[in-house]
Amino acid sequence: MSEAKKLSGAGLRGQSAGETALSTVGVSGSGLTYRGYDVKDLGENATFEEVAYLILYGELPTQAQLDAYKTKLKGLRGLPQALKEVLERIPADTHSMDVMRTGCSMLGNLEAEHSFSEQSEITDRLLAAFPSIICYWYRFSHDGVRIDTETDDDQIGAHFLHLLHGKAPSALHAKVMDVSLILYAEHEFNASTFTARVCASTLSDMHSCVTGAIGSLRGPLHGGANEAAMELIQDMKDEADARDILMGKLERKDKIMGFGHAIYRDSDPRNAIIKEWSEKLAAANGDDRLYRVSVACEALMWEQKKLFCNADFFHASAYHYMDIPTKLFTPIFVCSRITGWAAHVMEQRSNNRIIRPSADYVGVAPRKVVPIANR
Ligand SMILES: CC(=O)SCCNC(=O)CCNC(=O)[C@H](O)C(C)(C)COP(=O)(O)OP(=O)(O)OC[C@H]1O[C@@H](n2cnc3c(N)ncnc32)[C@H](O)[C@@H]1OP(=O)(O)O
Ligand SMILES: O=C([O-])CC(=O)C(=O)O
Repeated sequence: MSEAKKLSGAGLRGQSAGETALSTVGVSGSGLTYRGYDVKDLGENATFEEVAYLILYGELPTQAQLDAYKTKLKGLRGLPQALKEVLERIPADTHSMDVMRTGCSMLGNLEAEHSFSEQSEITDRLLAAFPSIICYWYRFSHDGVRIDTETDDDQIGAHFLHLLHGKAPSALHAKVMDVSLILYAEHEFNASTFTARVCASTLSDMHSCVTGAIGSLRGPLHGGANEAAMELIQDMKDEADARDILMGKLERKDKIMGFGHAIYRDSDPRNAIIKEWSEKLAAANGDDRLYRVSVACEALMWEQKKLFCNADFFHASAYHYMDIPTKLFTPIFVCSRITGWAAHVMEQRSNNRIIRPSADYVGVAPRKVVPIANR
């Protein structure tokens, strides 16, 4: 891979804000490693549950450890009645990341972390419960159905699709969801993870750290970009239309969601992987329009701006091909990234100093308060 992008300027770009043993971004292998393993290798040779175990517990599991972990997570899919009642009160037109934020926070009220010795239990619970939270709300608010969140699906990705569609997914859809969850699991000091670490550095609880991280992921410059990318491509008729729409946006200097990255310079290694799966889904669907217009966007953005697709862009078409409503795209990111966030919270706690940078003051010079009658 090419040398790292020149990192400097605003946004703390290029400044080290701490140490991590969890992942590298833009440094080695295809460009992204989790605990030393290349994400490409993991995407081809592991499942999301193995990757979650790796990120949270430090090593890939043995078969016996994996079986036990999956059984444990399966047993944590049910939601307390009080949480279901809260979810039932959230309107259908609410932003789905607000539902995730409330769901996480409410679970923190019902199943609080009383001591850091509970951090792994709390994390496994969140990992198992997030698909249930978002699908319970979605199915109740949109279809008027109170779903049973305890499916027998072996894997989290298949479980999510099962809850959403009311039936077990095809093998292809289960596989793509699994790979997608692997790709989104961990990414060093990105904005949402840094949010979680700042919160953790005050010795706050896990639910507060994760709730804050969900808020940061919600924005379109971060996780919200997969939904924004879908909105961009959904009405593009063909490749020529895609080019016209994008050229217009570039002329107006609009940001094109799903392109560019704060760290990677000429490619995001997750893109090639999800792009390949999107192509397979398009073929299986018998309608490749979204895939083709996405490829046209990718070519034009490189040609015009030397900007490349990040992890989010081809996720839009891939998720759409699996009949996932656009408003659930970013919550899926949460269902995966809980692993990275929680591991970073644990890492911060294990070697903590409160994160408190300084600011360069650019305001007015020192002055005296004028009595209110004279202002
Ligand atoms: C999973 C993830 O969170 S991946 C990121 C998801 N976010 C998006 O897809 C949103 C669109 N992309 C962006 O807004 C940006 O590329 C970010 C936020 C990801 C990174 O921001 P930065 O590190 O500031 O970008 P970078 O330094 O590479 O920008 C260089 C130039 O390219 C422009 N640029 C970067 N990305 C884009 C884009 N997607 N569309 C148009 N122009 C862009 C910038 O405006 C900047 O131009 P300028 O020098 O005239 O101001
Ligand atoms: O690293 C970043 O800035 C954003 C990103 O790709 C991620 O969090 O997956």
